Amino acid sequence: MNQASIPTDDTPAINDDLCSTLVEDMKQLWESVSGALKGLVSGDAFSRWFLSAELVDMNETEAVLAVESDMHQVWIETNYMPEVQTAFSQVSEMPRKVRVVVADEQEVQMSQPKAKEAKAEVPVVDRQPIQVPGQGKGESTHSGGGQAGGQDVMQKKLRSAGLNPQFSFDRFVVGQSNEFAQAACVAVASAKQAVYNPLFIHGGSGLGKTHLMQAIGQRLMKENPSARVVYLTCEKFINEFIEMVRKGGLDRFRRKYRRADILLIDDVQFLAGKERSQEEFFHTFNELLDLQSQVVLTSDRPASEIKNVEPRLISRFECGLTVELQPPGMETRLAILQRKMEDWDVSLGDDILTMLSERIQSNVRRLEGGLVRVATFASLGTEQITVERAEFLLKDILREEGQKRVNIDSIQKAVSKHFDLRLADMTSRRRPTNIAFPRQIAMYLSRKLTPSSLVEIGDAFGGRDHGTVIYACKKVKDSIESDVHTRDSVDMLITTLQRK
Ligand SMILES: Nc1ncnc2c1ncn2[C@@H]1O[C@H](COP(=O)(O)OP(=O)(O)OP(=O)(O)O)[C@@H](O)[C@H]1O
Repeated sequence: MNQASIPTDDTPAINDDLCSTLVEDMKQLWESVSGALKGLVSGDAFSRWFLSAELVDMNETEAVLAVESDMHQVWIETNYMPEVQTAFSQVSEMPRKVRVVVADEQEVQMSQPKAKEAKAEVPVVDRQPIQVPGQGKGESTHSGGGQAGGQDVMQKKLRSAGLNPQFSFDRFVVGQSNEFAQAACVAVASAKQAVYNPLFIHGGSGLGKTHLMQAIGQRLMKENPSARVVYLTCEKFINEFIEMVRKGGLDRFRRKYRRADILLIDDVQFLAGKERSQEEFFHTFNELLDLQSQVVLTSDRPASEIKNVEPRLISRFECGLTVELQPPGMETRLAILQRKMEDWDVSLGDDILTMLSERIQSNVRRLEGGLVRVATFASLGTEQITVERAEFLLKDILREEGQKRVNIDSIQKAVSKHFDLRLADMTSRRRPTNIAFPRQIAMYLSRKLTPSSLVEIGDAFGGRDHGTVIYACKKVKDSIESDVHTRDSVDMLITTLQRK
């Protein structure tokens, strides 16, 4: 390809034409997608959640939908992604992953190539009462330039660097599952020069990898406004690299990434199988390390388990410090919920918080989604929110979580082991108290920790009717309140089951 003939940022007229064509294409595509979506969701849901949405960015692999508020973003992500995805695939032959972002954040990120002009046009954001952090991951390059004024200005700068202002260290709840990772991130953010290079953060989905990584960038930008902080997802890095190879502009690409003071790259497992991007990444990485610039990487698995990535790159990933994020324990989950309620200015009863943290264990993003859903329902004020109502609202989330972890089988095994009974006693008709009460505890736990219905639980306990299950649950609940031994046993069983 003849690079000299490729339009660059220095050819504004051509770029403007391309831009307006793209905007028009996106408008038309969104109209068609909206039409398809109307057939997939109720009219009420469409006008409440999608009427003001716009398609604001698009490439071969991804379409970006901008919505009016954090609440719209979380609600659509939690409830309507399959329908949105289906609507897109019904009207477009090219399968694209759909990403939902909040309009004001996207406005800034979209304008990256012309960041200076765009920044001037973006209004300072007025936050809504429920401020749920945006979850979009985008690209960013920021060189502070020392103009930080008030908090709004800093927020705007963070957003323009693709950093979510909510992803700060002080909003990150620390517990046993994440204290080492958090301490390493704080150390990297506070160091005068690169330490633990690279810092490699891994862990399952929704456990706070992006949050911690962005917190490093955020602290650095606040403490050193002239630091060049570059945050982006690995997917973006790859897409941009491919585009630059195709269109020309590799020099610009390299200047952008190889001159960073700190390069934060999210989800490096996406490099798997992308040989040319790995090569580029390898050289970017080496140059940054030579210049003693800090590199921070996240991945959903340990470096050694990333398949189809060159061994030399894997060994680079492992040559600094590796930290792991584990799913948070019960106490940390409760603390996270309490923290989020404060941040979003919402309030729910302790019984609901306990239910959420007992039953959503594997993923903090999902825990947040559950909280938002219940809090939104509560804020409508049409009905008193009870634990039963909340469980109903969260049925899909709870089912997924339940399937993942605790099931009736594992409860029966744990209870019989705890009380030194035979597993067969869980389903037998024998009634001595030393057998009947543990069996009732197992039914209570099945109700509490699994999404199974009363009938399903009754069936699993030797074909008992649902009235027997209700009676068992009530009896155990009363006993927990009045008898410390029962309370201890139940607590211990919950902890054991959730640890599995
Ligand atoms: N310890 C924590 N304290 C407060 N919020 C947390 C904590 N851990 C995770 N979160 C929140 O959970 C959500 C998901 O976190 P994040 O996006 O960082 O996850 P992730 O590990 O990068 O997930 P993925 O691999 O799916 O991208 C965010 O809103 C984040 O603020």
